Amino acid sequence: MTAIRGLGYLIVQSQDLPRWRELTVDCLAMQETTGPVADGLYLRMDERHARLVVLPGDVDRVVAVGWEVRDQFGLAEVAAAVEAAGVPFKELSQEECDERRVEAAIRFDDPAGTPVEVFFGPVLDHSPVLTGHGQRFVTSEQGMGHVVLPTTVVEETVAFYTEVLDFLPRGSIRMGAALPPRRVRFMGVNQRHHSLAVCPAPHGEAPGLVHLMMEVDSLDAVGRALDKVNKAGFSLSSTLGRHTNDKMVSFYVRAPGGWDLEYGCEGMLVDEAFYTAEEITADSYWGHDWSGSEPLAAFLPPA
Ligand SMILES: Cc1ccc(O)c(O)c1CC[C@@H]1C(=O)CC[C@]2(C)C(=O)CC[C@@H]12
Ligand SMILES: [Fe+2]
Repeated sequence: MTAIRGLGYLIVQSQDLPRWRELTVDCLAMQETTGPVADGLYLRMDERHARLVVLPGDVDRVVAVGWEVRDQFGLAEVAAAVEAAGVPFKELSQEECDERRVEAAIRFDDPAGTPVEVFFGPVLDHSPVLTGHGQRFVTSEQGMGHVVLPTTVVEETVAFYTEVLDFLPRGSIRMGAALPPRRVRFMGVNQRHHSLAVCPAPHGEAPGLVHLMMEVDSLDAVGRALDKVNKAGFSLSSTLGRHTNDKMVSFYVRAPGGWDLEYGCEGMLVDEAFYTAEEITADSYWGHDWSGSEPLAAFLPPA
């Protein structure tokens, strides 16, 4: 098994913190907490200090995709593999680790240029988790959720995650009818069907994200979030639907910065003893109408 156990945190920056707060706290019912950057938005889902952090910045982009390993030995293992692959990495300073509330972490760029961090030892917050719809976020052994990353170099990016970081292939879907086929490739590190997917994108522009998926434990919480997102005037990128691969019922809403938050429930658990990687030929059994989606920033040509 891979040393990486799950998606730990995501740090992004944005020009529009008030709108981010409205989306994540008021609509998606995440818990706001405080952190080292006074006007940063720190969002709690469980006993971690903050799973999603939105920092003020002049461009909207990803700051760090944080992957969690078991312990210091897991971190050393990943650092050695990254180094052996010829990818330069840095150890985070004590101050940076304190900001993230982790014991230790390293940082490097993946082949797509996405800033990646690998860490261990999250410092827990044992105060009650107060979510806005009384829902529980499905995290723990399955990690925070999943991210979909755009890349102009699909083969290199997939090879890096599967061969250097030991992510497990968890199937694919073809995009359009192009030959040779262009595929979105899903990868997992735990029982969550995918913690990562990489999506071919033409330009490699900021924000460097396609979407972040977070899972809750009830369909009613998904429905309530959907009502609030619509009422608050956020752009729905995709209607509610059920995916064919991870069986999740979800919708996608556009966040400030031109990428999406996927909000769902009922994701399946993969049993590695029996799983084989499959190519799906439809993204959903029903729903997931993308026709109203505004263009993803990651797919647009440079300004
Ligand atoms: C197919 C699929 C299964 C499970 C997921 O969690 C998931 O996000 C997806 C991807 C959905 C969708 C796609 O397949 C084609 C390319 C799309 C439209 C994008 O550009 C973003 C989402 C992608
Ligand atoms: Fe997704």
